[in-house]
Amino acid sequence: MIQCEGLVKIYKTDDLEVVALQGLNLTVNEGEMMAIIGNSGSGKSTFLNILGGLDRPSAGSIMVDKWNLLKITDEELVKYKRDTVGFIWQNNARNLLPYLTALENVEMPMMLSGRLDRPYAKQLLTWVGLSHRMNNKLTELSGGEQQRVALAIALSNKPKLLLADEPTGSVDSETSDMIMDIFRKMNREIGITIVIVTHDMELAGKVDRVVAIRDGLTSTEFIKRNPSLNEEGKQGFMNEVGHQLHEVHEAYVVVDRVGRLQVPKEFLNALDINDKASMEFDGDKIVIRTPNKLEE
Ligand SMILES: Nc1ncnc2c1ncn2[C@@H]1O[C@H](COP(=O)(O)OP(=O)(O)OP(=O)(O)O)[C@@H](O)[C@H]1O
Repeated sequence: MIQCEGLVKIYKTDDLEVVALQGLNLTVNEGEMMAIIGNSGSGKSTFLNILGGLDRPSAGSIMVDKWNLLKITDEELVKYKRDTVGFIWQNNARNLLPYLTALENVEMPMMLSGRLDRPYAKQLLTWVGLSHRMNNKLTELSGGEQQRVALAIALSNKPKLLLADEPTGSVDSETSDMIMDIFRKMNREIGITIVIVTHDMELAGKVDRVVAIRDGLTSTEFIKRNPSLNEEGKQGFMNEVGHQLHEVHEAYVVVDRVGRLQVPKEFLNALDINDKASMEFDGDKIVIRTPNKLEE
């Protein structure tokens, strides 16, 4: 569903350039549900905005479904956003119209794209557990209920790819669990591919694959050892971004096609490695150490 290679995004302001993505590689298969984690400023939202067609990449290659997002025209981008992706943000207020009912809110984007389907709008609200609140105005719904309306809206155009930026950031843990359950159900039942960006390690621990972005590059992947063992794993080791991830995940360092990988800064600092290191292959492992002193 997503093939991204060497993706670069540079933001240019008057006299400053910020390289938000510096050659990011990532493949997401159709029907996968995965999470992206990373420190603030690592490039997560930039990547999600590019995937959602809200921002354009600067270089590299990125295919989503049949679309090449580097070469896509403005007209095609409108079609891509309407047909292929659904988006859900932490702050859903900008998606919702407060004086319309939940049902009217879900029907609005359907009407705007000329494809009103009331039975489907009702089905979506039922899926997100709001069948009894369909005819309530948004102002009468709780924050968590509004977030579930936002989720129904994100699914209203039957997207192949659902993008979620901190979807549980402003809701309580019960609603957060409910949203994750809905994601999983949608993923299983309609096969929708889901990419979640989050700071929440507990939430990240509930998906089969977690990819960590560091300084605009994918650095580490966490793969659930036994995918049939869904969540409820015990809290475990500290991962390299300094948070807890469930111990049911195995951590792998990402190696790109030409053999590059990121060594965590703490490791480099501990060995006082700056711009060079010595590397040896001893038959079954690769050892990286402080540079050997050159003979005088
Ligand atoms: N519109 C913009 N103009 C200039 N720089 C930007 C812009 N948007 C993001 N950046 C910069 O790009 C880098 C990556 O930002 P991004 O928002 O993608 O990070 P993030 O991982 O999503 O962070 P957070 O978790 O805090 O949301 C940061 O250095 C940020 O300051």
